[in-house]
Amino acid sequence: MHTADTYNDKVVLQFSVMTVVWGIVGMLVGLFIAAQLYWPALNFDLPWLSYGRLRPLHTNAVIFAFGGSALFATSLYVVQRTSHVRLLSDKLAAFVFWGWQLVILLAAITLPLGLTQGKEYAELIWPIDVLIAVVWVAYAVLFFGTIAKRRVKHIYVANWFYGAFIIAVALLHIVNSLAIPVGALHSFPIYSGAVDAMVQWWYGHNAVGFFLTAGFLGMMYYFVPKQAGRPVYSYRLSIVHFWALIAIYMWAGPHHLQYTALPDWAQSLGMVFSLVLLAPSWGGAINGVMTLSGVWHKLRTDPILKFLIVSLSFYMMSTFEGPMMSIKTVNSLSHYTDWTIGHVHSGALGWVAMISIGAIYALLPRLVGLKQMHSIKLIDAHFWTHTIGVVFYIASMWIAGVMQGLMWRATNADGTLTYSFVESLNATYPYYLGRIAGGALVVAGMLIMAVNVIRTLQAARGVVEHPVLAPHADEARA
Ligand code: HEM
Ligand code: HEM
Ligand SMILES: [Cu+2]
Repeated sequence: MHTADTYNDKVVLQFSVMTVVWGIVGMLVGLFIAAQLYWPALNFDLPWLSYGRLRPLHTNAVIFAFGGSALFATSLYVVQRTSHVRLLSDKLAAFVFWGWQLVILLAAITLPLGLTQGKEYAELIWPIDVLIAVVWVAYAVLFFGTIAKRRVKHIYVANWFYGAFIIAVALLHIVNSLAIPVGALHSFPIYSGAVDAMVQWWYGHNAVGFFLTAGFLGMMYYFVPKQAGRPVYSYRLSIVHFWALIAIYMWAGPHHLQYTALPDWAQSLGMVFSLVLLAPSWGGAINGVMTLSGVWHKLRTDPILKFLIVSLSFYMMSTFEGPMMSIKTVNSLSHYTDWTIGHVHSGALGWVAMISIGAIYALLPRLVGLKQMHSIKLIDAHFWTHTIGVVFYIASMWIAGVMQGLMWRATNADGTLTYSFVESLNATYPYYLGRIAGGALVVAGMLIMAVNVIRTLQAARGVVEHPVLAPHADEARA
C-alpha cells in the first residue's frame, strides 16, 4: 500500500508510550517532593535535590511532558481520523516528537541545576524557550496543514479545541518569554513590576485554560463519543461553549493577583470573568457527560468510559471551585494555603490525568491492530487506585488549606495573632501524610498501566498500517 493511503500512527504510538513514561517520572517527582514536605531531610543536603529545584521539575514534567505527550498523541491521531488524510509530513512529525523529547531532557537537566527564569510554568531558560517555539511552530504547521488537506467539508469540533490550544499556547509562550539574553544561560524579562506580574499570570492562567483544558476538551470530543458509541450530545452547545470559553478565559488571569499591587479594577475584572467562566466550563462538561444518554449502563462494565466520565466530574468540580476561589473574600482565605494545591490537583489529577489515561487506553491497542488492551481488569484496578488516590490527595489539601487560612487570620481580643506560623505547620503534618498516601496510590496506578501497556505491545507486532478511510459521499469535499 502507498504510504499516503495509510495513517501515520508511528508518531502517535511514540507519544502514547511517552505519556506513560513521563507520567510515571513526573508523578514520582511529585511524590518525592510531597515526602520532602513531610521529611525535609530527604533533600540529603544536595542542592539539586532541594525542594525549590525539584518542584518546577515536577510541574514541568507533569504538565509539558506527560500532559503534552498525551495532547500530541491524541491530536495527531484525531486530526488524521477526522480529516480522512495522512499527516501533512512524516519528517515534520518525527521532528515534533524528537524536538519535544529534547525540550523535556533539557528541562530535566537545567531545572535541578538551578537554571531558571523564575516565572512559574515558564521557568526554562531562554535557549530552551527558543527551541520550544520552533517545535511548536512545526507542530502547528503539521496540524493545520493536515486540516487544510482534509477530505471532508467540515472541521470536526475536537479539532477546533486542539487548534485553539495550539494557537493560544504559541501566543502565550512567545509573549511571556520575551527577554533580553545576557549570555547563554541568563536573561532579563522585558517587563518589570506589576506589568511583569500581570503578563506572567495572563500566561499562567491561560496555560491552565488552553494547555490544561482546551486541548483536553478536544480529547473529550473525540474519545467520549467513540467509547460510548453515541454522537456528541449537542453540536450547538459545543460551538457556543467553544467561543465563550475562548473569549472569557483570556480575561480571568488577575484572579492570581488578588490583593497585590495590581490596580483594583483589574483584580475585580479577573474575579467577574472567573465567575462567568463557570458557564462555558460546565457547558462543555455537560455536553460530554450527556453524550452517555441512553447508554449509562456502559459505565458499569467499561473502565475506560469510567476514566473519561469521572474526569469530567472532576473538571466540573474544579471549574466550580475556581470561580469561588476567585471571589476576593474567599481568596483572602485560600491564597497561600494548600487549598490552592488541592484545587490544582483536582484539575490536574482528576481532569487532565484521568481523561489522558482513558484516551491512551482507548487508542493504544488500536494503533497496534488489537481490539483492546491486554487486560480490562487491570484498567479497572487502575481506575479505582487512581480515583481513591486523587480523593485522598485533594481531601487532605482542602482540610489543610482551610485550616491554615483560619489559623493565620485568627486573632486574640488584643489584636495579636492566636497562632504562630510554626503551629499552623505542625497542624498541617497529618494532612501531608494523607497526600503522600494518595500520591503513592496514583503512582501505583500508573505502574499498573505500564504493565498493561507492555503486555499489550508484546501481544502486537508494532504499528499496523491502517488504510485511510474514505469519507461518506455527502460529507466529502469536492
Ligand atoms: C502522584 C501524583 C502527584 C503528586 C504526589 C503531586 C505532588 C505535588 C506537590 C507536593 C506539589 C507542591 C505543593 C506545594 O508546593 O505546596 C505539587 C505542585 C503542583 N503539581 Fe503535582 N503532584 C502529582 C501529580 C500532578 C499532575 C498529574 C499534575 C498536572 C497534570 C500536577 C500539577 C501540579 C502543579 C501545576 C503544581 C503547582 C501548584 C501551584 O503552584 O499552585 N501534579 N504537586
Ligand atoms: C472556571 C475555571 C477556573 C477558575 C475560575 C480558576 C480559578 C483559580 C483561582 C482563583 C486560583 C487561585 C489563585 C491564587 O489564589 O493564587 C487558581 C489556581 C490554580 N488553578 Fe484554577 N481555576 C479554574 C479551573 C482550573 C482547572 C480546570 C485547572 C487544572 C486543570 C486549574 C489549575 C490551577 C492551577 C495550576 C492553579 C495554581 C496557580 C499557581 O499559583 O501556581 N484551574 N485557579
Ligand atoms: Cu487562573
